[in-house]
Amino acid sequence: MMVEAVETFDGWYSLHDLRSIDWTAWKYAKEEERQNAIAEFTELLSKWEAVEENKQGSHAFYKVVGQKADFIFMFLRPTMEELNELETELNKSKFAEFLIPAHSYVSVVEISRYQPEKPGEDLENTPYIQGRLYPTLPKWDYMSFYPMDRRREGNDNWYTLEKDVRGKLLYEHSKTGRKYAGKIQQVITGSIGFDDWEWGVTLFAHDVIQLKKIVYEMRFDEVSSRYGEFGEFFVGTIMNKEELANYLAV
Ligand code: VOV
Repeated sequence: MMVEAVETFDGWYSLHDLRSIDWTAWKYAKEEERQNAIAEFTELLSKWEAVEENKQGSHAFYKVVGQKADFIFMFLRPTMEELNELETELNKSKFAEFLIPAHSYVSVVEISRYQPEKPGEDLENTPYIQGRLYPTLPKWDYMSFYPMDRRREGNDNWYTLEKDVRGKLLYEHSKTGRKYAGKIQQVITGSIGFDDWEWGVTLFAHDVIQLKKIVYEMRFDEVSSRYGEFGEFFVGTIMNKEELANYLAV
């Protein structure tokens, strides 16, 4: 049996970078050293903001709740090289001397194309698809990130399903998703060949409870109940540049 893959539109490359703060080292550092670290890091944030304003990428910066990490950054850039440069620049900064790597995830913004293109249509270049492939990440109050796979076990094997069946299941999924319009913004990134799971799911919300509601409701969609496998979840609250010094005050 030959099963057809699906064509994907691929946008900006993505790095989720999670760090914990070495509070002991931070407390023992001299006040001047701490101030220098904050000033230099604030400059980095401003640099990333300029990239975002010029539509050359985007980023999200949240405080992680719980012990898995203290910060989560999500960076979007046109190339893998730029992601690598960006993380190296961060690693070389004074502030990074007080940061402990907690987790990272490499992927690329992805839209799968299950609907056949109408004759003469150039879907990839429509403003809607371009906006989703090269998004400015929302600065909403809450963010959740987790990786996932599609199951391949016995009778529950996503990769032996015909393309039209998969398309139908994802269409059902999108109907659940659309109920959350204005409440949840999702960015799906593909990581097959890049990282340990097949997709990264990044969700933004104004109201944190909506993160739980959408993930719970989707658990009952066949595409998740039968074909979804989930990794570790990270949830956070937005970090503003203005609040950084206060957050780091010891
Ligand atoms: C916020 C709501 C929302 C909406 C509207 C939405 C819609 C859609 C559409 C229309 C499509 C298909 C085309 C495309 O864009 O690729 C998808 C695709 C996908 N989704 Fe989705 N999704 C949402 C939200 C949403 C969530 C919360 C999750 C996590 C699932 C869960 O159980 O925790 C998810 C996962 C995915 C994945 C992994 C894919 C790629 C699957 C593949 O095999 O290719 N997604 N999704």
